[in-house]
Amino acid sequence: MSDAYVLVLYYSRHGATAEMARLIAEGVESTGMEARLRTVPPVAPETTSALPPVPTDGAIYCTEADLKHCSALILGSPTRFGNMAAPLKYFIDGTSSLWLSGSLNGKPAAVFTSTASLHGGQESTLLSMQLPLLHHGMLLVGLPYSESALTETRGGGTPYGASHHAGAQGERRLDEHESQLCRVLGARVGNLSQQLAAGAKARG
Ligand SMILES: Cc1cc2nc3c(=O)[nH]c(=O)nc-3n(C[C@H](O)[C@H](O)[C@H](O)COP(=O)(O)O)c2cc1C
Repeated sequence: MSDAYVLVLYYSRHGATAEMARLIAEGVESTGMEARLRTVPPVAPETTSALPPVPTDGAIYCTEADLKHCSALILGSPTRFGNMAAPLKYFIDGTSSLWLSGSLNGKPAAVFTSTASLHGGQESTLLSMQLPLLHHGMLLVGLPYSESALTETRGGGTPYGASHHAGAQGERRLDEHESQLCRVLGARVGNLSQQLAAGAKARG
């Protein structure tokens, strides 16, 4: 039995990005890989009270070990002013030791986001999340136009990663195309992770 897993790491305030993470995890697991869902705590300008070490619901907080030992990483954030949310950036800014050790170098990675407005910065947020992953030496995985959902979508979905148009009040649920592209992204990362592992094993 393999202990290999794909880490699906996200921040979500109102649940849309969390829902994408669950669909992406389904896609990963459709390939036979384990998907581990993890989140990061919010950040505050001033700490007034300690957070519980485990969130009251949803995914548990990501540890450095979760990140260090993953076979691949899929990173998700709501769009905040066309960029990733501060809690995720704060977590990533704490990964210098993994950068120094090269722990993520050569591992597949992909990104996803949710926005309130249709043209409110999905692509820029996805690209902003890819930058630190490239610094870590990760191998970026996107979505190909052979997926018909990419051209048929009336909501989210980009070649840079999965995305969702949630609406001004978060009223818009993930539609069929957006959901399909989440699952495909997870499956592409799951398959590539296994192919890389098989290649490494064959080379001894
Ligand atoms: C501070 C802040 C900035 C935001 N900036 C944008 C933005 O630039 N473009 C956009 O479309 N939505 C923006 N939003 C809306 C969120 O991206 C959107 O509601 C998202 O679906 C929330 O995801 P969640 O349900 O996972 O928290 C912003 C929200 C907040 C709180």
